[in-house]
Amino acid sequence: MAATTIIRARIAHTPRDPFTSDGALETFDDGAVAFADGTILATGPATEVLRQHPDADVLDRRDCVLIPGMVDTHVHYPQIPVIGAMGLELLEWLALRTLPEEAKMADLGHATKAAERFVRLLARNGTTSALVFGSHFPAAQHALFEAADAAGLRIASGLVTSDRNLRPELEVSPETAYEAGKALATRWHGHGRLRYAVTPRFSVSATEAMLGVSKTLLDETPGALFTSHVNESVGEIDFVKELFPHARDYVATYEDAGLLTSRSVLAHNVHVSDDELHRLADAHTAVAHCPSSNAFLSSGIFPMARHVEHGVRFGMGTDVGAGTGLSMLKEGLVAYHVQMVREEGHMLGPAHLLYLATLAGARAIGLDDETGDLTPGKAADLVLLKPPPGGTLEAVLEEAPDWNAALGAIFTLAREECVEETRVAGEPVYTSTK
Ligand SMILES: O=c1[nH]c(=O)c2nc[nH]c2[nH]1
Ligand SMILES: [Zn+2]
Repeated sequence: MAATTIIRARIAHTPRDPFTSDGALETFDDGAVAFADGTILATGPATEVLRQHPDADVLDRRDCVLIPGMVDTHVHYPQIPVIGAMGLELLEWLALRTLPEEAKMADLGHATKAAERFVRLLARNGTTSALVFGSHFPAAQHALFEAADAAGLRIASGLVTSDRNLRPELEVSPETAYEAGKALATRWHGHGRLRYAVTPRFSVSATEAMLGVSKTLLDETPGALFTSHVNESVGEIDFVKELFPHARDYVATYEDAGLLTSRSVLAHNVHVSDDELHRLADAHTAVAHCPSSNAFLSSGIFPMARHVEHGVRFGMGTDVGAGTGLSMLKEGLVAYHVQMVREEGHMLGPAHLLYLATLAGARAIGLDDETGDLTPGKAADLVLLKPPPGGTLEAVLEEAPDWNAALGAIFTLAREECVEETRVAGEPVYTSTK
């Protein structure tokens, strides 16, 4: 029998949805998670878990807060170098800063380094699962899958495809996109913890023919995801109207191609009509809410309450490089900020932020049977958070009267330097050397 490991720590997770149920947050001041063969056997008060598993190896991490591995539902692998490119709105930001950077991925040496760095940084930020917007270049996309496979993270990703309105070196014909995507999906979909995500960049850069081959590849790849962007900025939406004069709205450009499915994840959805929300809910399509990106590019404020009212599923995405970093903790804080300043914003608390950073994301990308909370039977995907000694977070946590205060402080102050260890299926994928 496989050896059982117990990690003893302060534990918080959200096995239920705080948007729809009370008591979603479950916490243990002196808690423990027991796991073997990568699967959680028990989560609860330390005394109980220790009694149930007397022969386990015990790691005493009572100096840490343990939460589930975090889930980033929208992040661009080639865009780490453009984080912080200020003063631009979406279409100019793409043209002036981001697409030239993405063109560099034609160089396989550059791409391999970027891929390795990207997955290392995800783990260092406590992200164990992600839906990753890939590269336009097949070899660079292959490099990402190789790096993710070696790192052990749960990654869904795919070749980004476009056949108009970008730059010539990032455009291919629908036939070429299909062939290259098919080869990558055949090689990587279902390999280890990897899945394929069919990824036309957005309707601005995809003809109906490109969306058509995307649908073919999605149908031919059972369990694959579909991802793209939607309703992000006013300028982008106007452009889509010109490009698809017969479409009812932006959502319809994907809908008409058969791409609104329960395996579809559309990023942003800031400027969305009620009619579009109804159709997204009916199709069980998920949205990746990317608050720091929406603020950074002046795109607008996500209508969270309307998504909740319409029953549209959403998780959070850092959307690096328009987003301001890979920390899902920081993304949670920005989600909170923007809802606070929106007139009809959704009031959020620490339980909502923890849910959005973990189980909501797992649900959005179809991984909630495996990860997102610490229920026995799920994988032991865990993050240990420890405030740097002598810092502000340590001071606040020392005085925190309850879990709401502690978690609120963690989302407000904790960043990658607080991640002590990240584990996927019980195995460390990042350990701090501090
Ligand atoms: O935030 C965004 N980042 C991108 O890279 C992108 N491409 C299309 N639309 C986009 N939006
Ligand atoms: Zn994006």
